Amino acid sequence: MTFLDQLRDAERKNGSMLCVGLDPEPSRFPGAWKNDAGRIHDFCAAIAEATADIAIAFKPQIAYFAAHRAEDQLERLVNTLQRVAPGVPVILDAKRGDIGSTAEQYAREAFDRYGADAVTLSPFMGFDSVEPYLRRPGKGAFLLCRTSNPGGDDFQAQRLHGLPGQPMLYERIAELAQGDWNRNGQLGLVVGATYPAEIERVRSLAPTLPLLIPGVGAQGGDAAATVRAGWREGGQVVVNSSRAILYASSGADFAEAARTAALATRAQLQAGRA
Ligand SMILES: O=C(O)c1cc(=O)[nH]c(=O)n1[C@@H]1O[C@H](COP(=O)(O)O)[C@@H](O)[C@H]1O
Repeated sequence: MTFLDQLRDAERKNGSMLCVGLDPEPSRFPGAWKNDAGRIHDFCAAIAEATADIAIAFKPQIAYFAAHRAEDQLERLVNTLQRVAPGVPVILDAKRGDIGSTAEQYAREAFDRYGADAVTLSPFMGFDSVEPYLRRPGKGAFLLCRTSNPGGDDFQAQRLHGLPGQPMLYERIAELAQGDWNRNGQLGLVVGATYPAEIERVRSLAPTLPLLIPGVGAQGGDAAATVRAGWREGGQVVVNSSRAILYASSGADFAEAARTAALATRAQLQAGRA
């Protein structure tokens, strides 16, 4: 089963476009787990158990593990996710991008070591830096396109004067990902929920690609507006929220509170389809 099949099935089964972002920060853990980096796996596992039937995907952010020398916990976590949420794909947020030979190693890391179903990539270094990931049948790769941060303007909103129509950089990335670069139908795009007009533009240039959309919750993006801008029949959206779900409560009820927050976000997202 390919990553895209998994996404479609998870959307149908869980009635959801919500991706639960796993950005574990020990200083925000509840009770006796606070500041205990040895509990990163357990914290994320509790969140996953509480949201397994509400999520279209889980997105662990690798820096939150590597910063605490907790890569072994990330390996265990992906196994746990597969057990507690079978069929819900795992997107490893690694934002990799390097020359082909190094990209092969990053692909091994994401898909063989961690067992992820998809990965986030920076397309800055061009097609040969993306291609090694596409040699993995069925795996997905989301290219950064129009990111959620204000500094995204610095490059992504600049016009490419040498190309017909002088597209902005993010428009060109969307065109390539929908077209020439998408050799085996494995690509998707990352677009920030903080820029609904750009989501709409990306959707018009890339009508069938899955869009990974972070920026609802802690970054203030509007969930329903995001879905209205990006979701189409045959064009999925995977809307990520991390901190607003993970840290909905800092008490013993953190998993329950995460579930409540995830349910509310899922409902707001579904409202955008009405
Ligand atoms: O690729 C990403 O996931 C990503 C792209 C982007 O443009 N903006 C963005 O916030 N992200 C990630 O999405 C998550 C957002 O977290 P919250 O703001 O807590 O919901 C973080 O893990 C970010 O690294």
